Amino acid sequence: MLSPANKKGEPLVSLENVGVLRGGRWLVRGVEFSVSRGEIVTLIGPNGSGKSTSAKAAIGVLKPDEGRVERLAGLKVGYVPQKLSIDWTLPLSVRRLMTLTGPLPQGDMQAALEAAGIAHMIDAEVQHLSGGEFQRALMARAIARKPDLLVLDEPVQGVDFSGEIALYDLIKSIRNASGCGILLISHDLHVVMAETDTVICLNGHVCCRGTPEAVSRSPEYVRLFGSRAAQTLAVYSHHHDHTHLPDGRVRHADGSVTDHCHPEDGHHAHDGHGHAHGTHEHAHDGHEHAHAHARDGHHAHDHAHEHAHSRSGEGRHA
Ligand SMILES: Nc1ncnc2c1ncn2[C@@H]1O[C@H](COP(=O)(O)OP(=O)(O)OP(=O)(O)O)[C@@H](O)[C@H]1O
Repeated sequence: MLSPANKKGEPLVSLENVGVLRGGRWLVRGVEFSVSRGEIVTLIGPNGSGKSTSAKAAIGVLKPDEGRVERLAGLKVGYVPQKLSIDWTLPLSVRRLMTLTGPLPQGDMQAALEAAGIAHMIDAEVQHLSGGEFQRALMARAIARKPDLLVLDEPVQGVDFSGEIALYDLIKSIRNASGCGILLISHDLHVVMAETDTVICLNGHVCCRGTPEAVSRSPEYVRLFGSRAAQTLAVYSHHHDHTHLPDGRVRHADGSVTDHCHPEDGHHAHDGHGHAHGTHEHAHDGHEHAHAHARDGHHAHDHAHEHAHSRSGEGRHA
C-alpha cells in the first residue's frame, strides 16, 4: 500500500505491468500508469482495447492476473461505470439514485447535485432525464462521497457536442474544487479533455502515452468550434508503428504479421514515450466528428492515425 500521507503529485493509484487473463486470453497485458491527486489521466483506444478492464483493475473491481496495482491506503473512489444495471420498469427518482448504495447526508447530496448543476432535478424520475442530465446525475452520485479518485467510464456517451463541452467543464471544475485525481475513459480516439495531463492509448497493451496537443493552438479548430470548445477539447495526435488488423492480428512497420503485439514480441519501437506529437492535421468539416467515429466500425483496431472527418461524422483511419 502507498503511504496515506499523500502529497499532491504522489500517485493515488499506480499500475505496474498489469495483465488480466480471462478464458485463456489476455484482455490487457503490460499496462502501466498512475493517477495522482489533481491529475487527469485519459484512457483512449478502440472498442475492446481494454480501457474498462484497466480502469476496473485500477480501482480493484477486477483482480489482475499478473503485475501490481498499488492504491493509497483508505483511498475513496467514485466510479461511474459505462453501463448501469437499472430496472427501468421501477420508478427511480434522482434522490433515490443518489442513495442506492448507501445513506448520504442531505447536505452532501444537495452539494453534489448543485456541483453537477442538477439540484433542481432532485425529485425528477431518472428515466425522464436527458442523456446529459443522466450523466450529471451519475457524476453527482460519484462525487457525493468526496472521492480522492474519480473514475469516469465514457462520461459523455450519448451527449451532444455542447453537452460534451459542458460535462468536461464540470469534470474540470470538480477536479479544481476538490483536487481529486481523475481517470477518464474517452469514447473518442483523438479528442480528449484539454485539461488531460496524460493520455494513455491502449490496445491490449499501452501503445503510446503523452500529453494532448493543445487545440487552442490551432486557429482552424477555434474557427470551427469556437474558443470555448478549444479550451475544453484537445486533440491527441499520435503515431503507432503497427496496425491492428480486423482479425486481431498485427502488421508491423517491417511488414511482418504476428498474432499480438506485446512488447516482448520484439517489434515494438516504443519506449513508452516514443510517439510523435505532430501538428494538428485534421480537416474538420462538421462537429459531429466527436461522437460518431469511435464506433463506426471502419477503423476498429486500426492504429495509424491519419484520418479525415467527413460531414457524416465518419472518421477513417488509414
Ligand atoms: N469477463 C470477461 N471475460 C472475457 N472477456 C472479457 C471480459 N470482460 C471483458 N472482456 C473482453 O475484453 C476486451 C476488453 O474489454 P473492455 O471492456 O476493457 O474494452 P474497452 O476498451 O473498454 O472497450 P469499449 O470501448 O468497447 O467500451 C473485450 O474484447 C471484451 O470482450
